[in-house]
Formats: sequence, C-alpha cells, structure tokens
Amino acid sequence: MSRSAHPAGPRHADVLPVPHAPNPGYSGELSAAVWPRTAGRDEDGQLVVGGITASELAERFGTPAFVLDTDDLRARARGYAAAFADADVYYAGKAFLCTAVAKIIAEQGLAIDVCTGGELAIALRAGVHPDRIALHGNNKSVAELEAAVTAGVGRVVVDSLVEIERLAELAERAGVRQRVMIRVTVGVEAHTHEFIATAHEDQKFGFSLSSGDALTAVSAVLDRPSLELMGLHSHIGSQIFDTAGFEVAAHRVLGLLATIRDKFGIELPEIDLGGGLGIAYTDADSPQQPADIARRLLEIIGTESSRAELSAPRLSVEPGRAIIGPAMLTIYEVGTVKPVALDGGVVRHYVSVDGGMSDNIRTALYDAEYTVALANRGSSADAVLSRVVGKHCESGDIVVRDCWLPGDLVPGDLLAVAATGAYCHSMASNYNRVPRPPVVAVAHGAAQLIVRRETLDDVLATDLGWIEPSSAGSSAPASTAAGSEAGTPDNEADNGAGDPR
Ligand SMILES: Cc1ncc(COP(=O)(O)O)c(C=O)c1O
Ligand SMILES: N[C@@H](CCCC[NH3+])C(=O)O
Repeated sequence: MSRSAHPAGPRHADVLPVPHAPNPGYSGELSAAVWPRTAGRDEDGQLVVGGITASELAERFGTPAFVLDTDDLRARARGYAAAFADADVYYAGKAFLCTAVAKIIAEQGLAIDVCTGGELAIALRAGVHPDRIALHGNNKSVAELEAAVTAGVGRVVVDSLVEIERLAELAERAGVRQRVMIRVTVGVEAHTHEFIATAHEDQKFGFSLSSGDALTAVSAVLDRPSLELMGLHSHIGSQIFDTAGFEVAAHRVLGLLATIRDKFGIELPEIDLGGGLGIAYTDADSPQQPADIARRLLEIIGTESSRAELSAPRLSVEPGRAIIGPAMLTIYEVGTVKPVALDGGVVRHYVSVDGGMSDNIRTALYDAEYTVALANRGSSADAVLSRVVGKHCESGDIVVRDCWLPGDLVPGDLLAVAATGAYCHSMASNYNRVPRPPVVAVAHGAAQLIVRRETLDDVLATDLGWIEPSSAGSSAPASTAAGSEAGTPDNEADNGAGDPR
C-alpha cells in the first residue's frame, strides 16, 4: 500500500530509501503522474509551468509561492464533470478555495461544497449560483445557517438534531423551504487502499445508521414544513484509491432509503457519496480514473436500487483533492544545506527552505509523502540522500522526508514540490508569525496573483497591544478593574482606533 498522504499512516521506519534509477525529478523528466500537466523542463533544465520558468516566478512573486496551473485545473474539473455527466459533482472547497478557483470550477459545470461561512462568502463573491452551493459542517453557527438560507443555497447537509431545529426556524422566519440532505455515518472509514467497516461509528460527523439516529433525523426533518428532505449524504474518508469502501457505503445508504420508504412512505430522490478520491503524490501512487470510478458507483447504485425496488436516486460526489491537488506546486528557495552523518557512514543533506509546516502541515500531520525537484537549473551532480525541511522551530518541520537531490545544491537554488494544491494553503498557519505565501495562477506564459502574500503588516494588524489598566480609584481585582471578564480590555475602542503603544 502506498503511504503517501495516508491520514493515519504508520510512521516511517528507520530504513533509508534506495535511489531510483533514473532519479526522477531532481534534474531529469518530471513525471506526468505527479506534476501539473504543463510542467516540464526547458533546454537549461529549468522547471517551467504554464509557460513560465521557476526563476521568473520566484523573481516576480517571491518564495515560497504556490503556483496553480489553470489548464490542469480546468482539465481535471472538466474530466470529473464529463465522467459524472449523469450525476452532480460538488468541488470540496475545503481543499483550497479562492474566488479565482471557484469561478474556474463553476465554469466547468461543477457545483461547490463549502463548510463554513468563510468558504460560503468566497463562493458567493465568485458569483457561484447559490443553488449550486451545498453547506456542510458538524457545528454550523446560527449566523452561518442564516447566511446560507438568506443566500438561498441549494442544499444544507444537516448534521445534528439541534441544527435541524435551528435551520427549520430560520427558514420559517425567512419564508422559504430549505432543501436539506442528512449526513449519515454508515460505519465505513476508508483511507487509501484500505477500508474498515465498523459497527459503531465513534466520530463527530453525521447521524449513525446502525443506532437508528439517522431515522430519527429523517423524522425530525419531515416534521418541519420549512425543510425539504432531498436525500442522504455519506463521506467515508480521504485519499482513497479503491472503490470498495464507496460500494459498501452506497449499499448501506440505499438500504436506508428503502427503510425510509417503508417507514415514511417516501422515496428520497438523491444520494451524495462525498469526496475522498486519491491522487498521486509520488510515482508509487496509482489513482483510478474518474470515468472508472463514476461507472462503478453508478453500476452499484443501479443494482442496489433495483434489488431494493427503488427508483435509482440521483448521485452526487464531492471531490476536492482530486481536482485541485495535482494542479498546484510550491516553489521554495534553499537557504542552507547541512550534511548530517547518519549511522553506517551515510550522509543526509538537510536542505532548509524558506517555508515549511506553516504552508504544508501535511507531512508533519499525516506523514504525507511528496515529490521534490530542483527547479532553477538542471544538474548532473550525484544524487544525495536529502530531507527538505522548513524554517520553523520544530524538528518535525519537514516538507519532504526522504528524497534524492543533486549533491551540488547551494543557497539560492529553487526547489519545487509537486501536488500541493489540496490542504496546504487551506491549512496554512502563521506559526512563528510567518506570513502565508501567495497563490499565482499560470497559463500560456502569463502569471497572475490570485491570492496575495501576507505581509508583516498583516501579521501585526491583529495585534492590539496592551495598556496597563488603571487601578486608580478602584480596589477591585485587576480583571474587574480592566472591565473585562471576557478578556477584552476596557480601552478596546482606543485600541481599535489607533496604535496604543
Ligand atoms: C463532507 C466532505 N466532502 C468532501 C470532502 C473532500 O474530500 P477530498 O478532498 O478527499 O476529495 C471532505 C473531506 O474529506 C468532506 O469531509
Ligand atoms: N486535510 C486532510 C484531509 C481531510 C479532508 C477534509 N475532510 C488532508 O490533508 O489530507
């Protein structure tokens, strides 16, 4: 089983990787399985993407920078739309969302799944038709639900009984009938090649099918005239390469549709099998083609529906990673190269770059694997066992754990890390007060900033300083004297208006 990006993968064994021959990516061909489709090398060996060299991108936009190959993104989105022509494809915005991406995705005929008010605001600002938006989340705030109802989103995927009540009241007050799906926990959890079917669904999302909670939710929705129940939703995991888990999920969801028909006398018209389709982070990964996945899922739905004597519900899916992941890469500049002697006389080069776990937490969090390449030149130097690390104060700040890079790397060289489109920028942080990198869209020799780099001013902007509360005339404890049990200083207005320091 490939380990790359396995969310619950085993920690790396203390075994040194063996160099590939030829060593992919460090100065030679860029494997099409891993790199965006317009990526290649020019006659000097430089990495080129969207018709622009890595050096030019670094010079114009600085490093680190995420680079989005818009031709690649379009092709993948179109590929999913075509493969699932008889179904609906919602792009999962949590993987990465900005208005440019939302527009491109919507233009290819995809709908969008959002899971917070922030993602909803971006999709709406991008001009995505509200009917083409679904709102997810296990703890949507009243404000988020209200924003969704007011905007007129096409589906709210409800996740708790209290949410059903809140949503019903909001919809009633707004005088609308809100369409909803019920998120069902089907007892399947899948990652990469494996899936485990469990009887007890011990997790925060959805209503358990096995315990009967899902039927209780159906009844609660049907009791509220301001809600229109469209169907059932299931999401079983992420970075999945095998359709077996989806097949079990489809079987169980269709079984529940039959139970709902028998108990409530209604046939729900839709099912959503969620996202989770895997991508190649390294050449060892072999994801399935969208058309094969679509055919298999539609087949299962056909067979299972006729077995239960149901009319086949309309299918929807929610791929995020599979659409944006391979379309982006990250360019970093090398700051230091430190040879470290390992046991057995082996030397590992620790190659420090100007980003790290603040722009890609996935290696530290999931033990994810990535492919890296020298980007500003070719090299015929011997490959050296290397580890690409970031600039953060943490030894786990690793971008690419095991790789082979040319032995002649020097400060100022550029490295490109492939397949960083999903859950890298979207999970980026300001750890160590590092500003988040920009996202640059490239195509046909043109580059455009679509998310700007944060600046030190951005980092400082939320820091309001501190003015010692005056204790004059008061014998109350300091917290009360500050007028702030919630931790807001009584000089908040001053702080908001200007620099108090
Ligand atoms: C409900 C739901 N839909 C879709 C996705 C997208 O998953 P992926 O990016 O793996 O396709 C997720 C994330 O795992 C999710 O929780
Ligand atoms: N963020 C995870 C996957 C979770 C997806 C959201 N449910 C990743 O980077 O692989």
